[in-house]
Amino acid sequence: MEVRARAPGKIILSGEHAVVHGSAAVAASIDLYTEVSLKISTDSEGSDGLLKLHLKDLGLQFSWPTEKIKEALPGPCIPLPPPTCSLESMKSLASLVEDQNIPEANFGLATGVSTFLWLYTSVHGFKPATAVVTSSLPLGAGLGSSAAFCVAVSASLLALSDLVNLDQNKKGWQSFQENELELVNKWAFEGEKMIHGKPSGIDNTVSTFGNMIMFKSGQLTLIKPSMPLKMLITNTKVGRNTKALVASVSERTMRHPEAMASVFTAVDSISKELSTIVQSPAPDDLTVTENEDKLQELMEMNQGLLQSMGVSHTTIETVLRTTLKYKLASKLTVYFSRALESTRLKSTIDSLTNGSVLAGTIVDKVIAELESCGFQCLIAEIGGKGVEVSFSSSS
Ligand SMILES: Nc1ncnc2c1ncn2[C@@H]1O[C@H](COP(=O)(O)OP(=O)(O)OP(=O)(O)O)[C@@H](O)[C@H]1O
Ligand SMILES: C[C@@](O)(CCO)CC(=O)[O-]
Ligand SMILES: [Mg+2]
Repeated sequence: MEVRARAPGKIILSGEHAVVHGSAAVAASIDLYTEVSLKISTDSEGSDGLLKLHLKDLGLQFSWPTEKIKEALPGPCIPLPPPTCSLESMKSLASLVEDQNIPEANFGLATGVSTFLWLYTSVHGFKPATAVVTSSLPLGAGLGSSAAFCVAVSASLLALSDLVNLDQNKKGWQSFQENELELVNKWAFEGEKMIHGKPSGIDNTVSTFGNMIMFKSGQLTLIKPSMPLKMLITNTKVGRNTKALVASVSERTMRHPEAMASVFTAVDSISKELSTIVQSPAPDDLTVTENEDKLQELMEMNQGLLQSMGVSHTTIETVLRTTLKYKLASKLTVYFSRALESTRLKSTIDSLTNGSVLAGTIVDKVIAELESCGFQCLIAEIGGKGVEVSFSSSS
């Protein structure tokens, strides 16, 4: 039996970084996915005794004799509740990954590969298997690639375990039950901890459950936007590392605990107000405009607070200047530009619209201009489904 699992990336509309410190944040899934296909070798098939990981888009293949992994790790654990990877196991995994000689340009991948090894062995012990990963999400671009990776890996592992109860004969994509989604989410969170250091859990939660959510101290509240939303995302291609940024905010918080507490409280209020506005009925154009103006102001305030946290970047100014030149675009776009500006750099959401307003020439012009600056633009639907799996009987 072979399973495919796909998990979406995310955008954060408000509250990134502050959410790690207990503030509310608002996030939504986007229709860009990471997909993992997993096949575990059975005894009857005979096997080469290897655990293989193929990162297809990156053209990288890794394999480990399962006996070697067994020697390095302290034995299979009982996979409930999901275990946290100890420092000692992290070191052992790092040396297993180091042996694979990951090219220097892909150095950041080492943590992702270690995370795969940890999640795999924690659920399935030392059985030989092959996992193939593909993704349409740019890595390290603020779109939750690490969470989508952890969620898709966890979902594929659990789908082939007896910890969940899925219909393996069903054709096409299927969802998990609510309690099973919670389990996938807990496993993915353990993975995110290995990649992010101290994650809030918002990225894996939105990737698991999909939709738009408000997230605060580990608790999720579903948000139902009163209008369909579509985003233009600009990737400025400036490299960043979420783990380092999260750590830098924590350091600043230790230096200035009271001032930072006020910043986090302000972000909390912004996220709550934003979630109310996004859900409030907008029966006519005037109300839509008023709501958009308020959202824009909230985004500006959020951006100011992100600067106070020390997480902003000059490339985003170029994106803002460009979108501001287009009146319609700037009105609709600025606040969402700021949303991702907050994640600090690369992914900037430039438009929020009910689907049609920005379609056509203005969007085309903005995209052309942004791309002429060397940025990459993607249009994404937001608030779609979370993780899903699909079975196929392998030959
Ligand atoms: N498809 C993938 N295959 C292997 N590793 C991956 C994959 N996607 C993400 N990762 C791991 O996640 C790391 C990127 O995570 P990081 O949290 O820095 O960025 P992000 O998740 O894209 O952005 P953010 O967390 O700000 O939304 C990569 O360096 C790699 O270790
Ligand atoms: C920056 C951050 O708020 C979101 C990363 O996408 C970190 C986290 O919540 O774990
Ligand atoms: Mg991440």
